[in-house]
Amino acid sequence: MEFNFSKWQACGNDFVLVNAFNNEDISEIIANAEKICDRHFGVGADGVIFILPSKVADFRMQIINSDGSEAEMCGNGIRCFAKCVKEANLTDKNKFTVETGAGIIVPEIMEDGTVHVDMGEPILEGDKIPVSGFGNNQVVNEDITVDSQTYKMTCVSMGNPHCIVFVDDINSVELEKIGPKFETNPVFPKKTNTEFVEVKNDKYVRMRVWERGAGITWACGTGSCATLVACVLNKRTQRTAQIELDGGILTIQWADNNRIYMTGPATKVFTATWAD
Ligand SMILES: N[C@@H](CCC[C@H](N)C(=O)O)C(=O)O
Repeated sequence: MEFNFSKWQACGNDFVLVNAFNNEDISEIIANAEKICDRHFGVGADGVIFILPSKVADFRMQIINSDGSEAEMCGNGIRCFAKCVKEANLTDKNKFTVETGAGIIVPEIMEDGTVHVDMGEPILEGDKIPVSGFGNNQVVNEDITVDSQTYKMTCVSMGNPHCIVFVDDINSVELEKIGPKFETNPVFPKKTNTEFVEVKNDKYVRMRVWERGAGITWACGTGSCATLVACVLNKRTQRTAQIELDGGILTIQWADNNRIYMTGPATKVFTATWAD
């Protein structure tokens, strides 16, 4: 297998980006995504992202998690995607449309190099997130029992599922131990990403994440958007707040038009060729 790629990171959430805009066959790369993402035997990444052509938008993004599963959307990934398509001269626009499993997402590359993204509307109905047992009701501050301990969860989909748990002390969360148990809890038919959140004040929160299909990552863009929504639903922050992650800070806004806007960095690390 041989392919060119570039390695990108956004708040420490890192990705292998493959340009397949000219319809190159990516099936072998997808089949080997777990090996490519392996931090000892591969490049090392939280996921592999493909730049693809689209019939309904300027581009299409496909994301494969580091365990080989496919996700609907990736917030940090789409900022890397945006800068990568610009750098590859696939567009001369700074703002364009991207087809994803979560609908059409609109990133805009700003003059300071950050990427501002219209992430669409959050999904709050239990059966659409999905979370079992709530019908089409919201899942706000509800009990979940994991490992014989009961937590309060708020659930939000940004195209992909998120379960947000507020904690008093983020440093006391045993992410590695309880993260996988949330991910595979039977109340989440499509599994879940889980965000543990300590609110510092009504404009600033600290979040750590266990990602579905990737485990502990240093940041999660969709998870940051879901976190802000959960904070607002639980009256813990204003509608715009900064989310501090292990690898950086994102600014998230839940605007009056019900859309979520995310702003943050994305940086290329290197380009290379995989050949084995
Ligand atoms: N890191 C991403 C989310 C990637 C997908 C996630 N693991 C899932 O399976 O839903 C982000 O920045 O949003």
